[in-house]
Amino acid sequence: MAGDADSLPELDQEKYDADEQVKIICLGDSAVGKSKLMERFLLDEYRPQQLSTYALTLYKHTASVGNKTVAVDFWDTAGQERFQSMHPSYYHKAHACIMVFDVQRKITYKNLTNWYKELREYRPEIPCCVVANKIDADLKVTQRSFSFGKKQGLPFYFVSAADGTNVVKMFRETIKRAVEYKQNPSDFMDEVMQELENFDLEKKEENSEADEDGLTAESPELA
Ligand SMILES: Nc1nc2c(ncn2[C@@H]2O[C@H](COP(=O)(O)OP(=O)(O)OP(=O)(O)O)[C@@H](O)[C@H]2O)c(=O)[nH]1
Ligand SMILES: [Mg+2]
Repeated sequence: MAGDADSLPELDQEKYDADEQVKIICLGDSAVGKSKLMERFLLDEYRPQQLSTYALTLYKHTASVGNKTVAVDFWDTAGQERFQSMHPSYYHKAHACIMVFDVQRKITYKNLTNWYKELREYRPEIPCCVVANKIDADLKVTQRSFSFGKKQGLPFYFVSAADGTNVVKMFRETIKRAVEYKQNPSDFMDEVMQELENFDLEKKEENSEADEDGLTAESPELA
C-alpha cells in the first residue's frame, strides 16, 4: 500500500484496470497530520507516534465515483521547513490538492498562503480544499471562522485524523472533484494531456479489435 522513493518506478508500470486514474497531492507544514489523515482514510487506523515522513510516500487506493472505478494515487511528502518548497514533479499532473493545517499551531494556518501560492504556480486550476486538522484536541475551534480560501471558494473541512471526524467525507469529495477536473480540465495543458490520453485509449482499442480479428500490426492486411 505505502511506498517510498525507492518504489517510484512502480509509477511507470501498467496502471490499474480502472476507468479513470487521478493523482491527488497533500500540502502543509510538517506535523500538521498529512500522513495521519491518509492513514486514517486508507487503513482506517491511527497510530499515535510516527517519525516525520522522510521523502515521498505514495498511497494507492481504488474508489468508486458514480459507476466508475477510479484508481487514486495519493502523494504524501514531508512539508518540513528544511525543504522550503516542493519539487516541481510533486505537482506535475496532479488533479486535486488537499491543504492541511493544525488548529493548534497558528503558524501552520498562516503558511497556507505560501503553500497555496506555490500550488497555483504549477497547477493554476486544479480543485483544492483547506483542511483544519486535530479538532479533537480542542473542539471549540470549530466555532471559529477561518477565512483562508473563502475568497477563492475553496471547500473547508474541520477534521480529526485521531478520531476520524469528517475524514472520509473530505477524501471522497476531493476524489470526486479530481475526477471531474480530469474529465473537464480548465487548464490548457491538461486539455492537451487528456486529448492525448483519449487518443492512446482509442488506439489501444483499435489494436485489440484488430487482434480479435486475428490481425496484428505486422499483418499484411494492415500494411
Ligand atoms: N491530537 C491529534 N494529533 C494528531 C492528529 N493528526 C496527527 N496528529 C499528530 O501530529 C503528529 C504529526 O502527524 P503526521 O501525520 O506525521 O504529520 P505530517 O503532516 O505528515 O508531518 P510531515 O511528514 O513531517 O510533513 C503526530 O504525532 C500525530 O500523532 C489529530 O487529528 N489529532
Ligand atoms: Mg508525513
